[in-house]
Amino acid sequence: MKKEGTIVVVDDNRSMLTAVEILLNGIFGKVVTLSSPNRLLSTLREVGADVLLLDMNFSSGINSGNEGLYWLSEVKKADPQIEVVLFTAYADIDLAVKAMQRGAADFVVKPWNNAKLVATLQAALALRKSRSEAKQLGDIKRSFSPESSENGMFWGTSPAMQRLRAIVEKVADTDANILITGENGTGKEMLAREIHRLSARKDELIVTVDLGAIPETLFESELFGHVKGAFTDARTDRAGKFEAASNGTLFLDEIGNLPYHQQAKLLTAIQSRSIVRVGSNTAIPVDIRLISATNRDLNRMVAAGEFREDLLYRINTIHIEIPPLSQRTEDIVPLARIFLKRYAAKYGKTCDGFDDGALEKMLGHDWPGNIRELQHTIEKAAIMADGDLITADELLISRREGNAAEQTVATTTLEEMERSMIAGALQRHGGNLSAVAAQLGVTRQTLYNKIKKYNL
Ligand SMILES: Nc1ncnc2c1ncn2[C@@H]1O[C@H](COP(=O)(O)OP(=O)(O)OP(=O)(O)O)[C@@H](O)[C@H]1O
Repeated sequence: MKKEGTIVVVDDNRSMLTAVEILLNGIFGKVVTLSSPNRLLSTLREVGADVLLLDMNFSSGINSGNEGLYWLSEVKKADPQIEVVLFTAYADIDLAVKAMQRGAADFVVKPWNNAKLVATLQAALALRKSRSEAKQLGDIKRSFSPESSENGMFWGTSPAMQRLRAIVEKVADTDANILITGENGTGKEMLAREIHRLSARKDELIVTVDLGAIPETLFESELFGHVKGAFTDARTDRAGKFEAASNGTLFLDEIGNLPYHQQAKLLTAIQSRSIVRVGSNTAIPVDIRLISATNRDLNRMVAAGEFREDLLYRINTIHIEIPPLSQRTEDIVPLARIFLKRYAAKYGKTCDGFDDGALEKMLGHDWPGNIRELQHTIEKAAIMADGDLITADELLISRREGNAAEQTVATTTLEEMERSMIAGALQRHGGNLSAVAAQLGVTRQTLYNKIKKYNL
Protein backbone atom coordinates (compact mmCIF):
# COMPACT_ATOMS: atom_id res chain seq x y z
CA MET A 1 0.00 0.00 0.00
CA LYS A 2 1.24 3.49 -0.84
CA LYS A 3 2.52 5.32 2.21
CA GLU A 4 0.89 8.73 2.42
CA GLY A 5 0.01 11.52 4.82
CA THR A 6 2.13 13.58 7.21
CA ILE A 7 1.58 12.85 10.89
CA VAL A 8 2.95 15.00 13.69
CA VAL A 9 3.12 13.44 17.16
CA VAL A 10 3.53 15.50 20.35
CA ASP A 11 4.21 13.81 23.68
CA ASP A 12 6.64 14.62 26.48
CA ASN A 13 7.41 10.97 27.13
CA ARG A 14 10.39 10.24 24.88
CA SER A 15 10.28 6.45 24.98
CA MET A 16 6.63 6.58 24.06
CA LEU A 17 7.44 8.99 21.25
CA THR A 18 10.06 6.58 19.85
CA ALA A 19 7.68 3.62 20.02
CA VAL A 20 4.95 5.50 18.19
CA GLU A 21 7.43 6.81 15.61
CA ILE A 22 8.67 3.30 14.78
CA LEU A 23 5.10 2.04 14.50
CA LEU A 24 3.83 4.85 12.29
CA ASN A 25 6.93 5.18 10.07
CA GLY A 26 6.10 1.96 8.28
CA ILE A 27 2.57 3.13 7.51
CA PHE A 28 2.40 6.86 6.81
CA GLY A 29 4.34 9.03 4.34
CA LYS A 30 6.12 11.13 6.96
CA VAL A 31 6.17 11.10 10.77
CA VAL A 32 7.50 14.06 12.77
CA THR A 33 7.82 13.90 16.57
CA LEU A 34 7.97 16.71 19.14
CA SER A 35 8.59 16.29 22.84
CA SER A 36 6.98 19.59 23.74
CA PRO A 37 4.25 21.68 22.11
CA ASN A 38 6.36 24.87 22.15
CA ARG A 39 7.19 24.77 18.45
CA LEU A 40 4.01 23.00 17.46
CA LEU A 41 2.35 25.64 15.29
CA SER A 42 5.48 26.44 13.25
CA THR A 43 6.25 22.73 12.80
CA LEU A 44 2.75 21.98 11.55
CA ARG A 45 3.13 24.75 8.98
CA GLU A 46 6.63 23.76 7.90
CA VAL A 47 5.89 20.06 7.37
CA GLY A 48 2.36 20.54 5.97
CA ALA A 49 0.80 18.23 8.56
CA ASP A 50 -2.38 16.29 7.77
CA VAL A 51 -2.98 14.76 11.18
CA LEU A 52 -1.75 15.71 14.63
CA LEU A 53 -1.56 13.13 17.42
CA LEU A 54 -1.59 15.29 20.53
CA ASP A 55 -1.03 14.32 24.14
CA MET A 56 -3.66 15.81 26.49
CA ASN A 57 -1.35 16.20 29.48
CA PHE A 58 2.20 17.44 29.66
CA SER A 59 4.16 16.80 32.83
CA SER A 60 4.70 20.51 33.41
CA GLY A 61 0.96 21.12 33.54
CA ILE A 62 -1.76 19.81 35.77
CA ASN A 63 -3.25 16.51 34.66
CA SER A 64 -6.56 18.05 33.73
CA GLY A 65 -6.27 17.83 29.97
CA ASN A 66 -6.55 21.61 29.76
CA GLU A 67 -3.20 21.96 28.05
CA GLY A 68 -4.30 19.55 25.34
CA LEU A 69 -7.57 21.45 24.89
CA TYR A 70 -5.60 24.69 24.69
CA TRP A 71 -3.31 23.38 21.94
CA LEU A 72 -6.24 21.81 20.14
CA SER A 73 -7.93 25.17 19.84
CA GLU A 74 -4.68 26.93 18.83
CA VAL A 75 -4.06 24.37 16.09
CA LYS A 76 -7.64 24.59 14.81
CA LYS A 77 -7.43 28.37 14.81
CA ALA A 78 -4.22 28.29 12.79
CA ASP A 79 -5.46 25.62 10.35
CA PRO A 80 -9.04 24.32 10.67
CA GLN A 81 -8.27 21.60 8.10
CA ILE A 82 -5.75 19.69 10.24
CA GLU A 83 -7.31 16.67 11.93
CA VAL A 84 -6.35 16.27 15.57
CA VAL A 85 -6.41 12.94 17.41
CA LEU A 86 -5.97 13.17 21.16
CA PHE A 87 -3.87 10.86 23.19
CA THR A 88 -4.99 10.61 26.79
CA ALA A 89 -3.91 8.55 29.73
CA TYR A 90 -7.29 9.07 31.27
CA ALA A 91 -10.36 7.37 29.93
CA ASP A 92 -12.20 10.54 30.68
CA ILE A 93 -15.40 10.68 28.69
CA ASP A 94 -16.12 14.32 29.44
CA LEU A 95 -12.70 15.40 28.29
CA ALA A 96 -13.02 13.40 25.09
CA VAL A 97 -16.47 14.83 24.46
CA LYS A 98 -15.24 18.35 25.11
CA ALA A 99 -12.31 17.83 22.76
CA MET A 100 -14.49 16.46 19.99
CA GLN A 101 -16.98 19.30 20.40
CA ARG A 102 -14.03 21.62 19.90
CA GLY A 103 -13.06 19.97 16.68
CA ALA A 104 -10.89 16.90 17.51
CA ALA A 105 -11.40 14.03 15.07
CA ASP A 106 -11.08 11.26 17.66
CA PHE A 107 -9.16 10.16 20.74
CA VAL A 108 -7.04 7.18 21.79
CA VAL A 109 -6.64 6.07 25.38
CA LYS A 110 -3.21 5.03 26.72
CA PRO A 111 -1.93 2.36 27.03
CA TRP A 112 -2.81 2.07 23.41
CA ASN A 113 -3.47 -0.81 21.10
CA ASN A 114 -1.25 -0.53 17.98
CA ALA A 115 -3.92 -1.60 15.51
CA LYS A 116 -6.48 0.77 17.01
CA LEU A 117 -4.03 3.69 17.00
CA VAL A 118 -3.12 3.12 13.35
CA ALA A 119 -6.79 2.69 12.34
CA THR A 120 -7.76 5.89 14.16
CA LEU A 121 -4.99 7.88 12.46
CA GLN A 122 -5.87 6.41 9.06
CA ALA A 123 -9.52 7.35 9.58
CA ALA A 124 -8.46 10.87 10.53
CA LEU A 125 -6.33 11.11 7.40
CA ALA A 126 -9.26 9.93 5.23
CA LEU A 127 -11.50 12.43 7.02
CA ARG A 128 -9.08 15.22 6.25
CA LYS A 129 -9.10 14.31 2.56
CA SER A 130 -12.87 14.03 2.29
CA ARG A 131 -13.38 17.23 4.29
CA SER A 132 -11.19 19.23 1.96
CA GLU A 133 -13.05 17.79 -1.04
CA ALA A 134 -16.40 18.50 0.63
CA LYS A 135 -15.29 22.02 1.46
CA GLN A 136 -14.51 22.70 -2.19
CA LEU A 137 -17.89 21.26 -3.19
CA GLY A 138 -19.64 23.18 -0.42
CA ASP A 139 -18.10 26.45 -1.53
CA ILE A 140 -19.43 25.86 -5.03
CA LYS A 141 -22.91 24.85 -3.78
CA ARG A 142 -23.18 27.77 -1.40
CA SER A 143 -22.54 30.21 -4.20
CA PHE A 144 -25.77 28.91 -5.79
CA SER A 145 -27.98 28.51 -2.73
CA PRO A 146 -27.80 31.23 -0.09
CA GLU A 147 -30.22 29.54 2.33
CA SER A 148 -29.47 26.34 4.17
CA SER A 149 -32.28 24.54 5.99
CA GLU A 150 -29.89 21.88 7.33
CA ASN A 151 -30.66 22.43 11.01
CA GLY A 152 -34.31 23.37 10.58
CA MET A 153 -37.08 23.01 13.13
CA PHE A 154 -38.68 19.60 13.58
CA TRP A 155 -42.35 19.85 14.45
CA GLY A 156 -43.10 16.22 15.21
CA THR A 157 -46.46 14.53 15.32
CA SER A 158 -47.69 15.18 18.84
CA PRO A 159 -51.16 16.78 18.98
CA ALA A 160 -49.77 19.61 21.13
CA MET A 161 -47.15 20.55 18.53
CA GLN A 162 -49.62 20.17 15.67
CA ARG A 163 -51.96 22.65 17.36
CA LEU A 164 -49.06 24.97 17.91
CA ARG A 165 -47.99 24.67 14.29
CA ALA A 166 -51.47 25.65 13.08
CA ILE A 167 -51.34 28.80 15.22
CA VAL A 168 -47.84 29.66 14.01
CA GLU A 169 -48.81 29.27 10.37
CA LYS A 170 -51.74 31.62 10.91
CA VAL A 171 -49.85 34.34 12.74
CA ALA A 172 -46.33 34.17 11.29
CA ASP A 173 -47.16 36.39 8.36
CA THR A 174 -48.84 39.10 10.45
CA ASP A 175 -47.00 41.71 12.48
CA ALA A 176 -48.61 40.54 15.74
CA ASN A 177 -46.31 40.58 18.76
CA ILE A 178 -45.67 37.04 19.94
CA LEU A 179 -44.68 35.78 23.37
CA ILE A 180 -43.17 32.30 23.47
CA THR A 181 -42.99 30.55 26.83
CA GLY A 182 -41.69 27.15 27.82
CA GLU A 183 -39.08 25.41 29.95
CA ASN A 184 -35.38 25.71 29.18
CA GLY A 185 -34.34 23.88 26.06
CA THR A 186 -37.84 23.40 24.61
CA GLY A 187 -36.93 25.33 21.47
CA LYS A 188 -38.18 28.88 22.08
CA GLU A 189 -35.39 30.52 20.13
CA MET A 190 -35.72 27.96 17.37
CA LEU A 191 -39.45 28.72 17.11
CA ALA A 192 -38.78 32.47 17.00
CA ARG A 193 -36.45 31.92 14.02
CA GLU A 194 -39.04 29.70 12.36
CA ILE A 195 -41.70 32.40 12.73
CA HIS A 196 -39.34 34.95 11.21
CA ARG A 197 -38.57 32.54 8.35
CA LEU A 198 -42.29 32.16 7.63
CA SER A 199 -42.96 35.90 7.75
CA ALA A 200 -42.87 38.54 5.03
CA ARG A 201 -39.78 39.92 6.78
CA LYS A 202 -37.76 36.75 6.12
CA ASP A 203 -35.26 38.51 3.85
CA GLU A 204 -34.45 41.03 6.58
CA LEU A 205 -32.57 40.35 9.81
CA ILE A 206 -33.80 38.69 12.97
CA VAL A 207 -31.83 40.40 15.74
CA THR A 208 -31.61 38.62 19.08
CA VAL A 209 -31.17 40.42 22.38
CA ASP A 210 -30.48 38.36 25.47
CA LEU A 211 -32.12 40.59 28.05
CA GLY A 212 -30.78 38.59 30.94
CA ALA A 213 -27.21 39.01 29.81
CA ILE A 214 -26.97 42.78 29.24
CA PRO A 215 -25.35 44.60 32.16
CA GLU A 216 -27.74 47.18 33.63
CA THR A 217 -25.52 50.09 32.70
CA LEU A 218 -25.45 49.10 29.04
CA PHE A 219 -29.14 48.27 28.64
CA GLU A 220 -30.22 51.54 27.02
CA SER A 221 -27.28 51.93 24.66
CA GLU A 222 -27.49 48.25 23.59
CA LEU A 223 -31.16 48.53 22.76
CA PHE A 224 -31.49 52.11 21.59
CA GLY A 225 -27.93 53.05 20.55
CA HIS A 226 -26.08 56.23 21.49
CA VAL A 227 -24.57 59.35 19.98
CA LYS A 228 -20.91 60.33 20.14
CA GLY A 229 -19.99 61.78 23.53
CA ALA A 230 -23.10 60.46 25.33
CA PHE A 231 -20.77 58.78 27.84
CA THR A 232 -17.02 58.25 28.22
CA ASP A 233 -16.72 55.27 25.88
CA ALA A 234 -19.10 56.62 23.26
CA ARG A 235 -16.50 57.60 20.66
CA THR A 236 -18.82 57.36 17.66
CA ASP A 237 -22.55 57.31 16.96
CA ARG A 238 -23.86 53.78 17.24
CA ALA A 239 -27.22 52.19 16.38
CA GLY A 240 -28.80 49.86 18.92
CA LYS A 241 -30.58 46.54 18.41
CA PHE A 242 -33.95 48.17 17.70
CA GLU A 243 -32.53 50.07 14.74
CA ALA A 244 -30.52 47.06 13.60
CA ALA A 245 -33.75 45.04 13.48
CA SER A 246 -35.70 47.70 11.63
CA ASN A 247 -37.78 46.14 8.81
CA GLY A 248 -37.00 42.75 10.33
CA THR A 249 -37.72 40.93 13.59
CA LEU A 250 -36.48 41.78 17.08
CA PHE A 251 -36.23 38.71 19.32
CA LEU A 252 -36.14 39.64 23.01
CA ASP A 253 -34.97 36.49 24.78
CA GLU A 254 -35.46 36.02 28.52
CA ILE A 255 -37.73 39.04 28.81
CA GLY A 256 -38.69 37.86 32.30
CA ASN A 257 -35.18 38.75 33.45
CA LEU A 258 -35.51 42.42 32.58
CA PRO A 259 -35.26 44.55 35.75
CA TYR A 260 -38.50 46.36 36.62
CA HIS A 261 -37.24 49.91 36.12
CA GLN A 262 -36.04 49.12 32.61
CA GLN A 263 -39.36 47.64 31.58
CA ALA A 264 -40.90 51.12 31.22
CA LYS A 265 -38.21 52.17 28.72
CA LEU A 266 -38.83 49.09 26.65
CA LEU A 267 -42.59 49.67 26.75
CA THR A 268 -42.19 53.25 25.54
CA ALA A 269 -40.14 52.14 22.54
CA ILE A 270 -42.64 49.42 21.63
CA GLN A 271 -45.64 51.72 22.01
CA SER A 272 -44.22 54.70 20.16
CA ARG A 273 -42.56 52.55 17.47
CA SER A 274 -39.53 54.77 17.79
CA ILE A 275 -36.38 55.03 19.85
CA VAL A 276 -34.18 57.86 21.04
CA ARG A 277 -30.45 57.16 21.08
CA VAL A 278 -28.75 57.82 24.41
CA GLY A 279 -27.48 61.43 24.44
CA SER A 280 -29.86 62.56 21.70
CA ASN A 281 -33.31 64.22 21.64
CA THR A 282 -34.39 63.00 18.26
CA ALA A 283 -36.85 60.15 17.94
CA ILE A 284 -35.96 57.65 15.19
CA PRO A 285 -38.88 55.58 13.84
CA VAL A 286 -38.34 51.80 13.84
CA ASP A 287 -40.43 49.20 12.07
CA ILE A 288 -39.99 45.92 13.89
CA ARG A 289 -41.89 42.71 14.47
CA LEU A 290 -41.46 41.76 18.10
CA ILE A 291 -41.06 38.22 19.41
CA SER A 292 -40.27 37.71 23.10
CA ALA A 293 -39.49 34.57 25.05
CA THR A 294 -39.13 33.50 28.64
CA ASN A 295 -39.18 30.41 30.81
CA ARG A 296 -40.75 32.37 33.66
CA ASP A 297 -44.42 32.76 34.50
CA LEU A 298 -45.04 36.40 33.64
CA ASN A 299 -48.59 36.42 35.02
CA ARG A 300 -47.22 35.35 38.39
CA MET A 301 -44.53 37.99 38.12
CA VAL A 302 -47.20 40.61 37.40
CA ALA A 303 -49.13 39.48 40.46
CA ALA A 304 -45.94 39.71 42.53
CA GLY A 305 -45.23 43.22 41.23
CA GLU A 306 -42.11 42.11 39.36
CA PHE A 307 -43.32 42.58 35.81
CA ARG A 308 -45.35 45.46 34.38
CA GLU A 309 -48.83 44.45 33.36
CA ASP A 310 -48.91 47.03 30.54
CA LEU A 311 -45.71 45.57 29.08
CA LEU A 312 -47.07 42.03 29.30
CA TYR A 313 -50.23 43.18 27.54
CA ARG A 314 -48.12 44.69 24.73
CA ILE A 315 -45.85 41.73 24.09
CA ASN A 316 -48.32 38.88 24.22
CA THR A 317 -50.83 39.65 21.48
CA ILE A 318 -50.30 35.98 20.66
CA HIS A 319 -49.03 33.66 23.36
CA ILE A 320 -47.44 30.36 22.41
CA GLU A 321 -46.50 27.85 25.10
CA ILE A 322 -44.11 25.13 23.96
CA PRO A 323 -44.77 21.89 25.87
CA PRO A 324 -41.90 20.14 27.64
CA LEU A 325 -40.49 17.12 25.82
CA SER A 326 -42.00 14.80 28.45
CA GLN A 327 -45.43 15.80 27.15
CA ARG A 328 -44.61 14.94 23.56
CA THR A 329 -43.02 11.53 23.95
CA GLU A 330 -43.89 10.52 20.36
CA ASP A 331 -41.34 13.10 19.21
CA ILE A 332 -38.41 11.82 21.29
CA VAL A 333 -37.23 9.06 18.97
CA PRO A 334 -37.69 10.98 15.68
CA LEU A 335 -35.77 13.94 17.18
CA ALA A 336 -33.06 11.59 18.42
CA ARG A 337 -32.72 10.15 14.90
CA ILE A 338 -32.34 13.64 13.42
CA PHE A 339 -29.61 14.49 15.93
CA LEU A 340 -27.88 11.14 15.40
CA LYS A 341 -27.73 11.71 11.65
CA ARG A 342 -26.31 15.18 12.23
CA TYR A 343 -23.65 14.14 14.73
CA ALA A 344 -22.66 10.89 13.04
CA ALA A 345 -21.88 12.98 9.95
CA LYS A 346 -20.07 15.60 12.02
CA TYR A 347 -17.86 13.08 13.82
CA GLY A 348 -17.40 10.71 10.87
CA LYS A 349 -19.25 7.80 12.54
CA THR A 350 -21.22 5.03 10.84
CA CYS A 351 -23.92 4.60 13.52
CA ASP A 352 -27.37 5.17 12.12
CA GLY A 353 -29.87 3.95 14.68
CA PHE A 354 -30.60 2.79 18.23
CA ASP A 355 -30.93 -0.72 19.62
CA ASP A 356 -34.00 -1.73 21.64
CA GLY A 357 -32.30 -1.05 24.97
CA ALA A 358 -31.38 2.46 23.90
CA LEU A 359 -34.92 3.18 22.69
CA GLU A 360 -36.36 1.94 25.97
CA LYS A 361 -33.92 4.06 27.96
CA MET A 362 -34.74 7.17 25.94
CA LEU A 363 -38.48 6.69 26.35
CA GLY A 364 -38.13 6.00 30.07
CA HIS A 365 -36.35 9.26 30.79
CA ASP A 366 -38.30 12.46 31.50
CA TRP A 367 -35.82 14.88 29.85
CA PRO A 368 -35.89 17.80 32.31
CA GLY A 369 -33.48 19.66 30.02
CA ASN A 370 -35.86 19.02 27.11
CA ILE A 371 -34.64 19.04 23.50
CA ARG A 372 -31.27 20.53 24.43
CA GLU A 373 -30.62 17.64 26.84
CA LEU A 374 -31.66 15.12 24.19
CA GLN A 375 -29.41 16.78 21.64
CA HIS A 376 -26.38 16.75 23.96
CA THR A 377 -27.03 13.15 24.93
CA ILE A 378 -27.12 12.04 21.31
CA GLU A 379 -24.02 14.07 20.51
CA LYS A 380 -22.10 12.30 23.30
CA ALA A 381 -23.46 8.92 22.18
CA ALA A 382 -22.36 9.57 18.58
CA ILE A 383 -18.89 10.45 19.80
CA MET A 384 -18.63 7.32 21.93
CA ALA A 385 -20.34 4.94 19.48
CA ASP A 386 -18.40 1.98 18.19
CA GLY A 387 -21.00 0.02 16.20
CA ASP A 388 -23.86 0.73 13.83
CA LEU A 389 -26.49 0.99 16.54
CA ILE A 390 -26.30 3.15 19.67
CA THR A 391 -26.69 0.97 22.75
CA ALA A 392 -28.26 1.81 26.11
CA ASP A 393 -24.78 2.04 27.67
CA GLU A 394 -23.72 4.67 25.16
CA LEU A 395 -26.67 6.88 26.11
CA LEU A 396 -25.38 8.70 29.15
CA ILE A 397 -28.61 9.71 30.80
CA SER A 398 -29.65 9.35 34.38
CA ARG A 399 -32.91 7.59 35.06
CA ARG A 400 -35.14 9.16 37.68
CA GLU A 401 -36.37 6.37 39.81
CA GLY A 402 -37.87 5.83 43.22
CA ASN A 403 -40.83 7.28 45.02
CA ALA A 404 -41.70 10.94 45.30
CA ALA A 405 -39.93 11.42 48.63
CA GLU A 406 -36.70 9.93 47.29
CA GLN A 407 -36.96 12.12 44.23
CA THR A 408 -37.18 15.25 46.35
CA VAL A 409 -34.02 14.26 48.16
CA ALA A 410 -32.29 13.48 44.87
CA THR A 411 -33.33 16.82 43.42
CA THR A 412 -32.00 18.75 46.38
CA THR A 413 -28.69 16.97 46.12
CA LEU A 414 -28.49 17.58 42.39
CA GLU A 415 -29.24 21.24 42.91
CA GLU A 416 -26.54 21.51 45.51
CA MET A 417 -24.11 19.84 43.14
CA GLU A 418 -25.12 22.14 40.32
CA ARG A 419 -24.76 25.20 42.53
CA SER A 420 -21.29 24.28 43.67
CA MET A 421 -20.19 23.37 40.12
CA ILE A 422 -21.31 26.74 38.82
CA ALA A 423 -19.79 28.60 41.77
CA GLY A 424 -16.46 26.80 41.21
CA ALA A 425 -16.45 27.52 37.48
CA LEU A 426 -17.29 31.19 38.07
CA GLN A 427 -14.36 31.48 40.41
CA ARG A 428 -12.01 29.69 38.01
CA HIS A 429 -12.95 31.94 35.12
CA GLY A 430 -12.99 35.16 37.14
CA GLY A 431 -16.72 35.67 36.53
CA ASN A 432 -16.41 35.43 32.72
CA LEU A 433 -19.91 34.12 31.84
CA SER A 434 -19.06 33.08 28.28
CA ALA A 435 -16.11 30.99 29.46
CA VAL A 436 -18.15 29.40 32.26
CA ALA A 437 -21.06 28.63 29.90
CA ALA A 438 -18.67 27.05 27.40
CA GLN A 439 -17.04 24.94 30.09
CA LEU A 440 -20.33 23.71 31.50
CA GLY A 441 -21.87 23.14 28.07
CA VAL A 442 -24.91 25.39 28.59
CA THR A 443 -26.04 28.59 26.91
CA ARG A 444 -25.16 31.91 28.52
CA GLN A 445 -28.85 32.33 29.17
CA THR A 446 -29.23 29.08 31.04
CA LEU A 447 -26.15 29.94 33.04
CA TYR A 448 -27.53 33.36 33.82
CA ASN A 449 -30.85 31.86 34.98
CA LYS A 450 -29.03 29.47 37.26
CA ILE A 451 -26.83 32.20 38.70
CA LYS A 452 -30.00 34.07 39.58
CA LYS A 453 -31.72 30.97 40.89
CA TYR A 454 -28.83 30.09 43.18
CA ASN A 455 -28.09 33.68 44.12
CA LEU A 456 -24.48 33.41 43.05
N1 LIG B 1 -38.12 21.48 17.17
C1 LIG B 1 -36.80 21.34 17.15
N2 LIG B 1 -36.20 20.67 16.16
C2 LIG B 1 -34.86 20.51 16.14
N3 LIG B 1 -34.03 21.01 17.06
C3 LIG B 1 -34.56 21.69 18.07
C4 LIG B 1 -35.97 21.91 18.16
N4 LIG B 1 -36.22 22.65 19.27
C5 LIG B 1 -35.04 22.88 19.84
N5 LIG B 1 -34.04 22.33 19.13
C6 LIG B 1 -32.60 22.38 19.48
O1 LIG B 1 -32.51 22.32 20.90
C7 LIG B 1 -31.60 23.28 21.42
C8 LIG B 1 -32.31 24.22 22.38
O2 LIG B 1 -33.23 25.01 21.65
P1 LIG B 1 -33.46 26.57 21.96
O3 LIG B 1 -32.17 27.25 22.26
O4 LIG B 1 -34.30 27.13 20.88
O5 LIG B 1 -34.29 26.41 23.32
P2 LIG B 1 -34.78 27.55 24.31
O6 LIG B 1 -36.13 27.13 24.77
O7 LIG B 1 -34.67 28.90 23.65
O8 LIG B 1 -33.72 27.37 25.47
P3 LIG B 1 -33.36 28.38 26.71
O9 LIG B 1 -34.63 28.67 27.42
O10 LIG B 1 -32.44 27.55 27.54
O11 LIG B 1 -32.71 29.58 26.09
C9 LIG B 1 -31.03 24.01 20.21
O12 LIG B 1 -29.78 23.46 19.90
C10 LIG B 1 -32.01 23.73 19.10
O13 LIG B 1 -31.36 23.68 17.86
